[in-house]
Amino acid sequence: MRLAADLPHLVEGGQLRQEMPLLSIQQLQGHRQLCLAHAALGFITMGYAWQGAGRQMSLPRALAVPFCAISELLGMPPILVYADCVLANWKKREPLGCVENLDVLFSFPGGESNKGFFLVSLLVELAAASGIKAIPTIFNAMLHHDLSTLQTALQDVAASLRKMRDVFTLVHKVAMWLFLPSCFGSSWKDNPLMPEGLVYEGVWDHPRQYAGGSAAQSSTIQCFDMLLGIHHDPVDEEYLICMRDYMPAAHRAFIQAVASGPSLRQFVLAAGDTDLTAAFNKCVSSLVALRSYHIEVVVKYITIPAGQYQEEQKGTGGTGFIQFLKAIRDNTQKAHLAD
Ligand code: HEM
Repeated sequence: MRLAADLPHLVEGGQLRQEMPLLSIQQLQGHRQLCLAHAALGFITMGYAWQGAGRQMSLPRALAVPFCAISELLGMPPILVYADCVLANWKKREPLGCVENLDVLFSFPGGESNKGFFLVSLLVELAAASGIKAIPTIFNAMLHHDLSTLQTALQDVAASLRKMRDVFTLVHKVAMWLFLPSCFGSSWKDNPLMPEGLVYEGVWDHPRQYAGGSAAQSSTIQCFDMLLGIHHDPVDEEYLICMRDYMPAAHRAFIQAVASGPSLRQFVLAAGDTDLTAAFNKCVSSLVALRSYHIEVVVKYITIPAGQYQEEQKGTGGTGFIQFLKAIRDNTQKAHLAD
């Protein structure tokens, strides 16, 4: 925890390559401590791998052994993921503080910019919570053919999606960066700088490849896609499904459960109820609005500055991302039901 909390300073001073003891994970108790340890080791690993100009092709035992053991327990890969940077990476500045009083536990050099990205994403996640909580209610209401409860729950989902978009606007208060923090998006998958991947010493004999962090690893929007029966072009869908491997295991299982449950779309179509159809369509249009706003943010803070600096326009996950994001938004739009 001390190393992870001091990361920006250690990386800047080139001091993250000194010896560190091999710590046992035996004393970690419960899910929360495991998540915190995954985040701390994820940050240290990124700092270690990308510190200075030289790339490290292998991760020493002291990091690799506990990181892989914890990752296996959590069902997550041994690389820094969105859940580490956002869901596990916050504290209240004061014990009784409100959400505006949040701070991160860990960050990279260039602190304020990645801190802002992590905290705004956290608030967007929080806004999604009421919509996610409505999902079991929706399935129960379908089971009992309770149209009125179903309509109210769909209104909760739409309200939650609207709130996610509203909270997203906070990004303009914190967006002092030009590109996403490089350490967060760095990967050792399909990366010419580390063509073989990274060796996890003391764990596997051969190098492993893992993708870098991206908000596409958020489970929130995929939950809503599955709920509303929204499908994307095969290559895009393959990428989104691949991102599920980088989510907490319980999130992955929840998305899968929503996807394999009874079809909400078919239910609403079969019910032929005008108000219910309108409530369903409101969810779709709120998700379209959220995705459109997300595109605006990406254009403003990544595409335009990247163009100005004549950088290669690639996503944090290595995709031609504006085209990808627009296709996904347009397929969302197509999910509207006829009135
Ligand atoms: C705050 C600034 C943000 C920026 C600059 C940003 C940037 C990007 C980029 C470049 C992609 C393309 C794919 C990739 O690189 O992996 C992407 C995809 C995605 N982002 Fe963000 N993102 C931001 C915030 C968020 C937040 C807060 C969420 C949701 C909680 C989110 C959810 C997603 C999702 C779900 C995708 C996959 C495409 C989709 O399903 O629409 N992003 N983002």
